[in-house]
Amino acid sequence: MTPLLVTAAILIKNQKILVAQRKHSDELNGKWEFPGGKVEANENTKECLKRELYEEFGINTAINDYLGESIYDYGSKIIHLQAYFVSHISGDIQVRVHEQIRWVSLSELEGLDWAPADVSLVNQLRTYFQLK
Ligand SMILES: Nc1nc2c([nH]c(=O)n2[C@H]2C[C@H](O)[C@@H](COP(=O)(O)OP(=O)(O)OP(=O)(O)O)O2)c(=O)[nH]1
Repeated sequence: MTPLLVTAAILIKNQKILVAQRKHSDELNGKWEFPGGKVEANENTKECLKRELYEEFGINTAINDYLGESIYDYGSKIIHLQAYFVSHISGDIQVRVHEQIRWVSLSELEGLDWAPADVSLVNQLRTYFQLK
């Protein structure tokens, strides 16, 4: 099975990180994720992330440094997540596709019911900020 390339945004404001809860009725129903989505054929990962953040929240962003990746086999699909730090440039956030969003501190990340592929990214983020 070819892994699906998916982008994930680490958007930090006032020392809080934007996290989003999925509402799709698949196996990830209700799980928390970093916003983003599948890379389409005509775009690179940074273009994908900008597009997804506009579609999901109506915001314009700048895609900055790469955090890291996570490859996870859900059985029905293999997800290859690539995460980038993102800055919010303009536009008020409108929650268009998620159940809800939250702004959480680094220490609150661990308490969320994450999509399994994201657990490694959460650990990488904590390591990046030397919480571990
Ligand atoms: N955007 C995003 N997707 C994630 C994360 N973690 C994770 O397992 N995924 C999975 C969920 C989806 O299967 C896929 C992203 O797909 P998508 O968000 O573009 O589209 P979708 O909801 O229609 O997904 P799907 O039902 O077609 O699988 O990656 C994450 O942190 N962010």
